[in-house]
Amino acid sequence: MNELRKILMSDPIVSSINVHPSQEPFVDLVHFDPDIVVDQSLSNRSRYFSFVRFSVANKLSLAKRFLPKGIRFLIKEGYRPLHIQQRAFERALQRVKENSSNQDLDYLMAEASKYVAPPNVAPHPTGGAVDLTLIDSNGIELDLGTPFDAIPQETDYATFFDATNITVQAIQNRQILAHALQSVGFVNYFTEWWHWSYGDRYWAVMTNADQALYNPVSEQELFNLLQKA
Ligand SMILES: C[C@@H](N)C(=O)N[C@H](C)C(=O)O
Ligand SMILES: [Zn+2]
Repeated sequence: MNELRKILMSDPIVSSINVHPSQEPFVDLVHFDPDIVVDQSLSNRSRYFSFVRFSVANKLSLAKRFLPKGIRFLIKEGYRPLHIQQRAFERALQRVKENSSNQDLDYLMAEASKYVAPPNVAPHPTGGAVDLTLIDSNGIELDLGTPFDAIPQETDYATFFDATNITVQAIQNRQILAHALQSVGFVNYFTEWWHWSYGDRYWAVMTNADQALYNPVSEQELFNLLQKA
């Protein structure tokens, strides 16, 4: 893993990034590359949950070449509609509010954004983000230190990419994941080992890009982009 810059999604530097919106099409990871496996467990969130921008899918295909033999990516979620992001963020905010003596709104927003991105900067609704883990040749998930989508505050922050309160094997597996994905230009959100993105505002901050490439799109807009492709 490259040196970690620890910037939260709620940091004003993320919302200050301009987007030069691309009309890049979306593709379905279910059909993109036979070596990339999609877990259907979050398919109830959107009929497009396994869709991402074309460049994201292409980068995943390139990244698989950096994995050890027999190890594959298991995709958990790509596109997420804005209304689901909104609801998830409200719940996360409510949870930290109930569990904190500090009721300052900036503090609560920062704590909530360790688990869910504020909707105005959220990567998943842009099609630039992907949540994923690793599986072996039998399709069994590798030990990455915590279950996928565990809440940081409920795991003693073991979800943080550079956590040390996990096994040596899990640390090594995180390095395998990071090596493959960073080699093709993805950036990680440091609070969640499974969250990687390209082209969104967070990616622009972390790579010092002048601007982000992808705006959030509604399911209808995503559908329209599929018709044009
Ligand atoms: C909720 C979690 N799976 C997630 O996706 N978090 C990131 C930060 C997000 O909301 O984009
Ligand atoms: Zn994510």
